Amino acid sequence: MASTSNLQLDTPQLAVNHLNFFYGNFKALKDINLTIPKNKVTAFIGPSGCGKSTLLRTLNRMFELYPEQRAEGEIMFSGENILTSKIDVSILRAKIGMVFQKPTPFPMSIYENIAFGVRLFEKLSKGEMNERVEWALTKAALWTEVKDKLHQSGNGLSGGQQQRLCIARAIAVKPEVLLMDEPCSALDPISTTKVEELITELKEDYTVVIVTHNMQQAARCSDYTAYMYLGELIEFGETRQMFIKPARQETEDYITGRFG
Ligand SMILES: Nc1ncnc2c1ncn2[C@@H]1O[C@H](COP(=O)(O)OP(=O)(O)OP(=O)(O)O)[C@@H](O)[C@H]1O
Repeated sequence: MASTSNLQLDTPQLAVNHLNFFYGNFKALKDINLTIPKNKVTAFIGPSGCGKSTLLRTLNRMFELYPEQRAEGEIMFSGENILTSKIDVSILRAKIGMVFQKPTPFPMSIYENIAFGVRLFEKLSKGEMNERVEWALTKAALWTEVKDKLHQSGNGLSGGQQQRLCIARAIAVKPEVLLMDEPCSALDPISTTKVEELITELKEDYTVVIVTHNMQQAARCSDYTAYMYLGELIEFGETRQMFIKPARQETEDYITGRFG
């Protein structure tokens, strides 16, 4: 395993212990052990089908919508194993928010896209809600572009703006962790740069976990990288270290494009 010296110093946010995941009889994750540090960006990389999205979706029990899918093991968050705790999943998903590959604004106004989720968890006055909407859109680097059209449909925004709206929506409920599944794959290079800059800024307040196919993106945005292959975690460590001198030959082959 690559040097984990800083990892040992960082505060853990999520600790994954002996995690196995099944789609019916198919075992998609095999004994995953990993500690995700707080206020850092952790990237999951690896060839298609290695289990990156499965691992990401397990971190907020997204799989629970599907009866044939199940997880075994432990994911410790705030002192509880979220796989077995009685915590309401909607509360869990407010604490561990998610941004999907394709921008998915709700079919409502820009303002309501943000306010809708906040109302489920908090009772704010009109003034407080206006402040929260502005705060979330500012954090997501979208405020100046939309402040004069808050009551227009979110679907009228460009793809890159829609993705930043989805990020604003996720952070408006003040989560602790933000999970992002290939958040730039549907975006052009300019929007990608904006979202990448945003990811780097967001880690001041949140723990960010990102799935990406783009090696440069993992190198640019993340502090830690997990390399997965066929449902196993092959290597996990500091991104800089992993990209300069990975501990495992398989990681090097993937990063340098000799494989995958
Ligand atoms: N709903 C499902 N039912 C059955 N098998 C699934 C399902 N979703 C994923 N799998 C399988 O689980 C494994 C891991 O898939 P997953 O989507 O997590 O990989 P990934 O690394 O995110 O891939 P990609 O980079 O292509 O998105 C794959 O073998 C995939 O075929």
